[in-house]
Amino acid sequence: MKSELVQKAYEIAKERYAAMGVDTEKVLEQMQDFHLSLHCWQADDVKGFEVQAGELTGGIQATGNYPGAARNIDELRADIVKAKSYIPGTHRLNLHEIYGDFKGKVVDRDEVTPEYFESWIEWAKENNMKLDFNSTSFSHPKSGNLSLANPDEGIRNFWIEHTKRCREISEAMGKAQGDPCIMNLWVHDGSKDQTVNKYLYRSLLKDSLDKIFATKYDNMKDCIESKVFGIGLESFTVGSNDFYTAYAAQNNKLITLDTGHFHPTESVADKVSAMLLYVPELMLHVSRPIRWDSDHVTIMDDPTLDLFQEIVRAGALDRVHYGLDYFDASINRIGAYVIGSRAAQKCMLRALLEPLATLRKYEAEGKGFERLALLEEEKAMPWQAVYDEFCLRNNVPVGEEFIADVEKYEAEVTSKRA
Ligand SMILES: C[C@H](O)[C@H](O)[C@@H](O)C(=O)CO
Ligand SMILES: [Mn+2]
Repeated sequence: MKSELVQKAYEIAKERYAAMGVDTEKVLEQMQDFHLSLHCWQADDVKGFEVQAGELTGGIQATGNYPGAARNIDELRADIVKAKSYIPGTHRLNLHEIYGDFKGKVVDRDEVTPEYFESWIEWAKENNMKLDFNSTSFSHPKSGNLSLANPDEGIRNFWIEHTKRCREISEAMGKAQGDPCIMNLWVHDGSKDQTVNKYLYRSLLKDSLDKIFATKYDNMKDCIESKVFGIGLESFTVGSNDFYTAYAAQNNKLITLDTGHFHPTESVADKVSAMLLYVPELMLHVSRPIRWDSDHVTIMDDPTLDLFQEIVRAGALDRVHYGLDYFDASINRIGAYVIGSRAAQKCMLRALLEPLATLRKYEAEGKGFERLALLEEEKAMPWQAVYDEFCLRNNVPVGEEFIADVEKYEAEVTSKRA
């Protein structure tokens, strides 16, 4: 797109927003400081690089068989570099433990050490990315239906050991990058059918978490992620929202809000202002649930916009970490990263462009009509011109230009993968 056209449209948008009391230059600065954590697992349908890798379990599914998934660490790294070249700003990479650089060695989950992530730390530095991390309790012979909440002490201890080691790896990453590594803990533990022993499973999970978190670290932050249900685990989830919210509040841990992990009519956005009064920070897993936790590619939809607006309205921009979490195997995977990341950025941009001072003035004066009218009008304001300018200033394609580029990479690279 012609840069003069983009700039012209931006100048007009800037004036329109200024008339509403919104400074678009300040917003563009804030956008530059808004870092997404790209989830490595979109590139290969959550397979990872374990030599002994099994099939995907744990109640999650990557559906579709679009060709071109990354088959090894080099391909995955190349795909991330490609995807990020279409996303304005600087971003982080969120790794799962199964994506270690195992160099052909069988390394079981209770044997993993920071050594297997050294090349990732180097690579991230070279590519101006910071790393976040996740323990991996699924896709393993000991996963079953219960890991950290398993009544079998041997299995429970295996997963406790794994998760402790993942915290050690996160600490090494955080130290090397001079910025805390955010480590997420999600376990699928649950039951397909009715259980009569919920209290036991939850007390075992609590006890496992206490053991895992006993070591204090300075360069990593722990977050815990709840879920409503998994496939094959429909009746009961040990790590429910109530369980983890209470645990995080009592133990000063971060909560991960995955937008696919709640009842379909439940507002995730509404949780932000409630939780931030009791927990230090939040991690997001921005996703798009269709009927269930289907992990469709994030788009600029109302739930995502509401979520980012609630963060901005709470003045909590720097108390939230912005991870993405979807894995669509039915479309071009690099395209999926770009669509989801740019959609999340557009939601954040629109949230930052809100004429909050005027809206709050109306609210304080009891002017309900005026508040609603302005909320409606802001939807049609020229935020797109501001996003285009953001792309232009960051030297990434403006508008739909990236589609042809992604197609080219597919033709030249990903389509050649068997
Ligand atoms: C692969 C991720 O860790 C996983 O998606 C988890 O975060 C989740 O959301 C499970 O439903
Ligand atoms: Mn998630």
